[in-house]
Amino acid sequence: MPAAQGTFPGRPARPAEGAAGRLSPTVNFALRIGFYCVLCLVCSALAAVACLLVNGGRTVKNMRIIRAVVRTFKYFFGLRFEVKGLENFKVEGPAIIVSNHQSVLDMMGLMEVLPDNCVQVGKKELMYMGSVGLIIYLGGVIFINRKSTSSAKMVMSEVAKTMVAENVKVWVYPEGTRNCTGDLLPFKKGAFHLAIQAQVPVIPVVYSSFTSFYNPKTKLFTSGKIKVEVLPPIETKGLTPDDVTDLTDRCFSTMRETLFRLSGRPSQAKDSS
Ligand SMILES: CCCCCC/C=C\CCCCCCCCCC(=O)SCCNC(=O)CCNC(=O)[C@H](O)C(C)(C)COP(=O)(O)OP(=O)(O)OC[C@H]1O[C@@H](n2cnc3c(N)ncnc32)[C@H](O)[C@@H]1OP(=O)(O)O
Ligand SMILES: CCCCCCCC/C=C\CCCCCCCC(=O)OC[C@@H](O)COP(=O)(O)O
Repeated sequence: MPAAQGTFPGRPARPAEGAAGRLSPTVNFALRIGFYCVLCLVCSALAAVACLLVNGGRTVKNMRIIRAVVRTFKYFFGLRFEVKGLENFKVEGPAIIVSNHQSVLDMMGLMEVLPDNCVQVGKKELMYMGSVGLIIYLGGVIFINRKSTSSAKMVMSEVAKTMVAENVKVWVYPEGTRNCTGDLLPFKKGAFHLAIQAQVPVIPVVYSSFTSFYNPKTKLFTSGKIKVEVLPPIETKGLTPDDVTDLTDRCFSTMRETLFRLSGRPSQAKDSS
């Protein structure tokens, strides 16, 4: 059952609550994020055992188990997803999926739509998050060192070869970091180099802004609805490295327009605010 707005599920009143029995926003935020972390750590440990028993080691097949577990998380936080365009994932063979990245909560949105045979690109620091690192490793996530452009590029070039050979889709957050401002950061070009090197389509996925229900700066975290749209694939057959910038810009403006539309913000695609 979804958590009531502004309260923590099933917890008795404590002194930090005001006369009205409501938690202060800071305490409420900390409890809900803390609960999310504990949920992730505990479920990762259990799912890791299941992954090892069922699939025996690091493989993209484990993503099915991870997806099934993470899809239950939304009920604890009163989050609802409204998904459109899932048919756009049904392309023959591999593809690069690019999406906006707002928060650690994105993992719920990711798993809500994740197609089969799809791994994500993540920063290598994620490996050190205890059982969460282990489950991410077992799921086949590709780790890059963001402090070293040359090694990140080398890993991505390797991925361009293996994703075609193994028929795997790759999910990249082209902003390269979390950004919860309701807008997009400029895109890094790795995902688009990868798509052109492998000659596979780019499928943009856009999540509406979380700012109405989640804002770490103002300690806001209530229940809410997230609109998700999978956009039509953008073909890259015949494109060369010279086309990377154009492809990046095209994806960026399509996704920014979609983000504003889904978030009910007046279209200001040319405005950088
Ligand atoms: C069961 C319960 C479990 C519960 C918990 C778990 C829940 C779910 C588990 C599974 C989910 C796991 C998901 C993990 C998600 C993780 C999210 C992240 O970590 S996001 C952060 C990491 N990702 C990225 O950074 C990706 C985007 N970044 C890029 O693509 C970058 O371009 C780069 C990393 C490849 C390089 O970045 P940087 O060093 O900053 O350099 P740039 O300025 O971007 O590029 C420099 C020039 O190089 C050119 N370039 C880039 N890539 C290539 C390439 N492959 N080939 C050739 N050239 C390349 C680029 O164009 C630049 O040149 P310029 O002349 O300026 O154009
Ligand atoms: C023994 C060590 C224990 C460590 C405990 C850590 C507890 C964390 C537990 C659960 C958190 C769940 C997170 C799920 C995966 C989150 C992926 C994510 O969103 O990473 C952020 C990354 O994309 C961008 O990083 P930055 O915005 O650049 O930073």
